[in-house]
Amino acid sequence: MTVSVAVAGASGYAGGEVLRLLLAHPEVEIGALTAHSSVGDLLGEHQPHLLPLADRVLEPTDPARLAEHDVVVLALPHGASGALTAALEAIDGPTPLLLDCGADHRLTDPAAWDAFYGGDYAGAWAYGMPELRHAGEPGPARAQREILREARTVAVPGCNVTAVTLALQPGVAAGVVRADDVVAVLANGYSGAGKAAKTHLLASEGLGAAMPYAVGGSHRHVPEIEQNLAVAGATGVRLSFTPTLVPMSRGILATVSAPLADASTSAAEVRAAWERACADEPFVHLLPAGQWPTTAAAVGSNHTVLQVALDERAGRVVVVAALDNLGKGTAGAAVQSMNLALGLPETLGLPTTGVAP
Ligand SMILES: NC(=O)C1=CN([C@@H]2O[C@H](COP(=O)(O)OP(=O)(O)OC[C@H]3O[C@@H](n4cnc5c(N)ncnc54)[C@H](OP(=O)(O)O)[C@@H]3O)[C@@H](O)[C@H]2O)C=CC1
Ligand SMILES: CC(=O)N[C@@H](CCC(=O)OP(=O)(O)O)C(=O)O
Repeated sequence: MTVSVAVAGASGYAGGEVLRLLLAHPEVEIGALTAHSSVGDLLGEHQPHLLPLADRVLEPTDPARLAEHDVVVLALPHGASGALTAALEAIDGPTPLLLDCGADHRLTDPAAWDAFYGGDYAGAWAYGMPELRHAGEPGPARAQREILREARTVAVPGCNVTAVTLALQPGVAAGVVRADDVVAVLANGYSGAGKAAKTHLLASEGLGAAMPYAVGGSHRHVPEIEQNLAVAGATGVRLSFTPTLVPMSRGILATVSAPLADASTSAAEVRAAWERACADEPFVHLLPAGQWPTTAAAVGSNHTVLQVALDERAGRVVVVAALDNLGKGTAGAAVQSMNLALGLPETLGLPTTGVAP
């Protein structure tokens, strides 16, 4: 099987990483590469690391052109994909498999969209986190990967959301932690903010400094994390979420804590819950006891690397998660979801090793 894949937003960071992964994917032929302000430029001017595609010309983001493909990956700013995908779906003929790396189709609650994004609500698509488990439904817990196998439209999760959800889900699903007092503090690389120039992201200000942002519960990923934890079986979710920019280009290190549901739970029982949840996951890796995740261990790979500990004095479980915001945090999740929706092996073409030092 060879599938043709178009990438919209090919000049951006997320689009560039999608292309890097697709170049190594054995079943993919890369089709149209589209952009916005850089239409007409060569891809090599914007993505110098993607040498095999350096001579490709960036095309306008035209729904009819995108519709010529088997798969379309959208890596556009928030709010840009809703109208575009509506136009794409209205075109006669089979609609391509659509994967949206932006936020437009992630939230199932229109009120949450209004509160944190605003503008037209585009509806919710199949959520592109194969590891998410639906605990709240009758019958055995269903993994999101089963839903993705049937999906034709996929909303790729936010990168911070992936780190916090994969960190805490094992404890929520096992009933080991309560989710009514979750605290997440993250160190974030600059590429998470995208390529568009932002004054607070000047190298002269960011190099050598750590800078918190979206403090006080205003970050757009709060409702998405709450949504995921509720799917995993949590009730009454309350989350304090604080990201911090640190001088690295890629990577997220999330430190997430939550109170023990039962104060008598031992450290061994806590660890056992995470071991069970991670055992069969190809891209969620629990380190041996005593080792701690670093962003360097995850950058370049599709892994989320975890460690869990019990803080007995505080009565809280502490989980540290590291991932590559552009890898498992975006492009890797898009390709993993694409594989499932196309009936391919879930792990096909996805890197399992990082880049170090
Ligand atoms: N960076 C990250 O770590 C993550 C990003 N995402 C999401 O992925 C999406 C892309 O992010 P990122 O790559 O970082 O952003 P960038 O700013 O790096 O890239 C944005 C891309 O979208 C194109 N574009 C801008 N406006 C329009 C428009 N109106 N119509 C069509 N194309 C447009 C740009 O083209 P041009 O350059 O020609 O103007 C560029 O190719 C966002 O929704 C982001 O939230 C999700 C998870 C993590
Ligand atoms: C450093 C930085 O600014 N990171 C971004 C990550 C964006 C992301 O994950 O994607 P979506 O915007 O598609 O949700 C942030 O925290 O908002």
